[in-house]
Amino acid sequence: MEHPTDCLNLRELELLGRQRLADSAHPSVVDYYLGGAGDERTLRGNREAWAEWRLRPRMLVDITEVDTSASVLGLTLSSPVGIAPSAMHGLAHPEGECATAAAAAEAGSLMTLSTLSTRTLEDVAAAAQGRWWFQLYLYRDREVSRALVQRAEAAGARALVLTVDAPLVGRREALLRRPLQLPPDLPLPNVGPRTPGTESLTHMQYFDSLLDTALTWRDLEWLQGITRLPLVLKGILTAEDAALAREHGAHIWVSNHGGRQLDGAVTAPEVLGEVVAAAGDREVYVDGGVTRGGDVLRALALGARAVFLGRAALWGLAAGGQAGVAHTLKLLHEELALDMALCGKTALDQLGPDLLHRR
Ligand SMILES: Cc1cc2nc3c(=O)[nH]c(=O)nc-3n(C[C@H](O)[C@H](O)[C@H](O)COP(=O)(O)O)c2cc1C
Ligand SMILES: CCCCC(=O)C(=O)O
Repeated sequence: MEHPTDCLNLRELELLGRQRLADSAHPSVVDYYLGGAGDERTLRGNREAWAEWRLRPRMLVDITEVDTSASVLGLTLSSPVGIAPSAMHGLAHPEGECATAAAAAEAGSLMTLSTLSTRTLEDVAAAAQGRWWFQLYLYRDREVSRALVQRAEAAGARALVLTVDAPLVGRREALLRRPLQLPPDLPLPNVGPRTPGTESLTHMQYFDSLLDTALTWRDLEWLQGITRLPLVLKGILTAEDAALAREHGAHIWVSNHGGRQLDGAVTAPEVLGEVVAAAGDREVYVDGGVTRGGDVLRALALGARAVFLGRAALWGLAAGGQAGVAHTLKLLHEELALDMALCGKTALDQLGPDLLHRR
């Protein structure tokens, strides 16, 4: 395979992306993208968990017109699939986050821009044409975070996604053995230059040192006080925390961070039901291990409003820049529409627990 559009599925795009990355980047970059924490039990669990649910298709339904369109915080998406925040897209492709955002915009999707971006948020905003959210890692230095949030709002972000599962970076053993090497000229405009005394830290240790380990529910008020953007909490895995998110007026993103944080954490399909039940009128999104349209179908049947792609988008980006990400989104869209039709479903509001059989 030479070109991303030759790939028939996301697995083939991953192989092409990995090959391109192995040719162009330091081997630690592939480790960084692929890896999980500890024994990688949760990482493996994410890949297997969706398949635990089998589908109960209904027959003799007119499926001539299948509508996959979804709405998240009032924005219409062509498919209920967005792009999860991931750090440093410039490692995968020279255009970095701008290529990802342009693909999302063109597909009628949605890009979540990581704090650890390699392009400025104004550049990404221009490429995203309004189809973007900003992911925040809250820094110890609140004034730096305040400035980022206010710039994101001014540049047209539609929501603020606060990542709550990474007060410390998980134990990613591949990177302990072979630390992540970044090209010396890789821009990290939201990180700024290294502060004196941190020269001996690896990049991951340095990012870790910037994050606020004292972040609690009480700080949400501060955040809500500096922006009018809706708040989404990314990394919720229990009904208890979903109820707290709801009390604090936040929306809920179910995630175990792609198995990169707490090894042994539950997987999203295992907990979506309890989270959705506790979420009330709050929107619920999900990520982790989504590689097929059927996974999207299952997530929506379990009550999520949309799914987000972490590594899958990165592999698409590495495989072919904007065209690679576009192909990733197109494949999932086509698979979802076909699976819906074969299940006798013509719109997303018809997807519910009656579609699922637990193995
Ligand atoms: C290389 C990489 C970098 C990531 N960087 C971030 C980040 O900067 N902020 C964040 O909230 N999540 C980050 N994540 C987690 C993703 O947003 C997402 O939760 C996870 O990748 C979903 O699992 P999946 O890769 O199986 O789709 C990162 C994930 C990967 C693989
Ligand atoms: C400080 C965390 C680094 C970015 C990240 O979220 C990841 O690599 O998963």
